[in-house]
Amino acid sequence: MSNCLLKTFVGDSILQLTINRPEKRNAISYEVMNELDEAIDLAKEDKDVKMLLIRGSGEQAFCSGGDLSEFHALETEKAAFGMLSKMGQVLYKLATFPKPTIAYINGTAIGGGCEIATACDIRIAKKGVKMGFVQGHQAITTGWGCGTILTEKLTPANAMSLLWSGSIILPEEAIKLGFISEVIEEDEQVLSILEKYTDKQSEVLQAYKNMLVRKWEQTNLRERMMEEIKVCAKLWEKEEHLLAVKQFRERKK
Ligand SMILES: CC[C@@H](C(=O)O)C(=O)SCCNC(=O)CCNC(=O)[C@H](O)C(C)(C)COP(=O)(O)OP(=O)(O)OC[C@H]1O[C@@H](n2cnc3c(N)ncnc32)[C@H](O)[C@@H]1OP(=O)(O)O
Repeated sequence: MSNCLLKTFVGDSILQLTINRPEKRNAISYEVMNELDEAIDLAKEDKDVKMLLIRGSGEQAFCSGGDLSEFHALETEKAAFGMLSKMGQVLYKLATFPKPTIAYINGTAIGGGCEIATACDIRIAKKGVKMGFVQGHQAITTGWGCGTILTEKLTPANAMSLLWSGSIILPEEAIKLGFISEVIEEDEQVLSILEKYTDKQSEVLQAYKNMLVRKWEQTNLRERMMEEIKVCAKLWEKEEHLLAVKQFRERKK
């Protein structure tokens, strides 16, 4: 059995999903996508799960985005769209998950790693971690549809600044931009922060989440994410992007 996504209960009612590929800085492979998809479905139905918490394994990374050692093989728009839309569906499911979702950014969050965090309701960062929507540096756009979600959650100017610049930022700046809610020094602090939510009844937590989800259904969030994904797929097959991926893969040779 694969252990690329660890599922553990922390506290009484929080299901923690840990992306467990530290040797690849917790990059997202097809296997992780499938496991995430399945875990989200199960957690939705599980009455014991009040809240989802997503983090990366180890100290170094939350998630380094798509697994370039796997996805470099996708060289056409059609092939790229297949992968991007698959993860886009998973992240739509995460964004509209009926219970609270928290990203604990315990290490570097790059590219698609920031997209996963964006799909969560609340982002908590460990002191000193680096975060960046670096896709523009690789001649693509956010390919899993979460640029759209970012514009729902941050002010348009702050969302555009992050997406256009591709800047790597630290938690202090991320708080100012509204991307991060809290910064902690020790992993253990996450639980005490989350207690102020988990001490409420599930019905209360879910009713508030439903307000957001209803708005996103009425404003066709899924379709808007798919439009975003199509744009990335078009850029994916271009020489500039294929070259950027090649450069990353060959940088240590
Ligand atoms: C594809 C979807 C798209 C989207 O739609 O959003 C994206 O996600 S685009 C962004 C893709 N991700 C990246 O470009 C990040 C690439 N990685 C890095 O920039 C750096 O690795 C890091 C995340 C900043 C960490 O740097 P550092 O701590 O110095 O570690 P190393 O660079 O030495 O990496 C260790 C090890 O991990 C492998 N690795 C890291 N990221 C990925 C990745 N995304 N895919 C595959 N493998 C990855 C890296 O190759 C190293 O392995 P070895 O060379 O075997 O040691």
